[in-house]
Amino acid sequence: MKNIGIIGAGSMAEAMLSGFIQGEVYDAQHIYVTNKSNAERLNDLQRQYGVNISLNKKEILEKADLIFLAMKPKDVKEAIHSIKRYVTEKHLFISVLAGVSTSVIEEMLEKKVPVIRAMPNTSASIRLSATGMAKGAYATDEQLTFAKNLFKAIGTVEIVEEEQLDAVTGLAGSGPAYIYYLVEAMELAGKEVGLDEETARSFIIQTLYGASEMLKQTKKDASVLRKEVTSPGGTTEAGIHVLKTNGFKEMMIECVKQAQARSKELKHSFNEMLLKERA
Ligand SMILES: NC(=O)C1=CN([C@@H]2O[C@H](COP(=O)(O)OP(=O)(O)OC[C@H]3O[C@@H](n4cnc5c(N)ncnc54)[C@H](OP(=O)(O)O)[C@@H]3O)[C@@H](O)[C@H]2O)C=CC1
Ligand SMILES: O=C(O)[C@@H]1CCC=N1
Repeated sequence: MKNIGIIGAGSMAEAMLSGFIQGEVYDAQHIYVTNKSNAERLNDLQRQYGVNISLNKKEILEKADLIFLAMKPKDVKEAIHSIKRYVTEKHLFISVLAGVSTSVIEEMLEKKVPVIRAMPNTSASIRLSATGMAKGAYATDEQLTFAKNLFKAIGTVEIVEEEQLDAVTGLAGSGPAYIYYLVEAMELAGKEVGLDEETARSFIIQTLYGASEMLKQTKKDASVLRKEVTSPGGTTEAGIHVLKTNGFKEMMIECVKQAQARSKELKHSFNEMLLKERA
């Protein structure tokens, strides 16, 4: 694929284009970005990354053969309506939209277009995304392999059944935000136990990084690694007791389940919308 067209220029679009450029997967000159109407945002992206920008959807579809859909689910219908007349057999679509099925995108495009769904996260911007991926009815295995290799340049990729993408969204697509929320709490805790903000932040980041690498490098279960920290009757036991007696695990499980449920809700709302339109 010679040129990428990214439709939607928000947080996820920027994370991906940043990772593609950093990973030397695509030069900025081969990336074309558009959005709905925010010319200032496009100018900022061009200034920062050197990508091509345009509010002319026809131009984007003419220049690019690989098209990323990166708008919010609520805007997908209008976005696809604005491009479908320019879609040809040269185009491969990769959608990062939560909850919008490949079949919905194919129906909105009114063509048997190859569509692949990817569920990355914003760690793509430093090439550390965890991406789930599934192909639509008209995408080939070769196109899926191409898309997988593309996202492997900005992190890890797991090919899943499309039905599993709601779970992937709940766990990993939204996952960074759960960690950032934990860090917000630990930063407040650091302050309450008498550390200045910068010192607390430094300790928290290194502790998170170290724990992440311990999980990755030792391949030990989290429960085993936790027990290795927890001296009987010691400080860790005292802290973990608070988490256990206040339902921390149950809260995290419910957090992921609710995010998955919202993804399913989005999916069903689009399916119902299309059913009504067909009627
Ligand atoms: N943020 C994340 O961590 C992740 C997000 N995603 C998915 O990525 C998608 C984008 O999310 P995010 O980047 O956070 O959202 P943002 O709100 O940051 O960006 C949305 C972008 O879509 C553009 N847009 C809206 N309508 C249209 C249209 N009709 N034509 C072209 N562009 C349009 C907006 O343009 P304008 O500013 O002009 O309105 C804006 O640039 C969502 O579907 C989300 O589910 C997936 C994984 C992770
Ligand atoms: O919050 C959202 O809907 C998007 C999808 C996954 C992460 N952000």
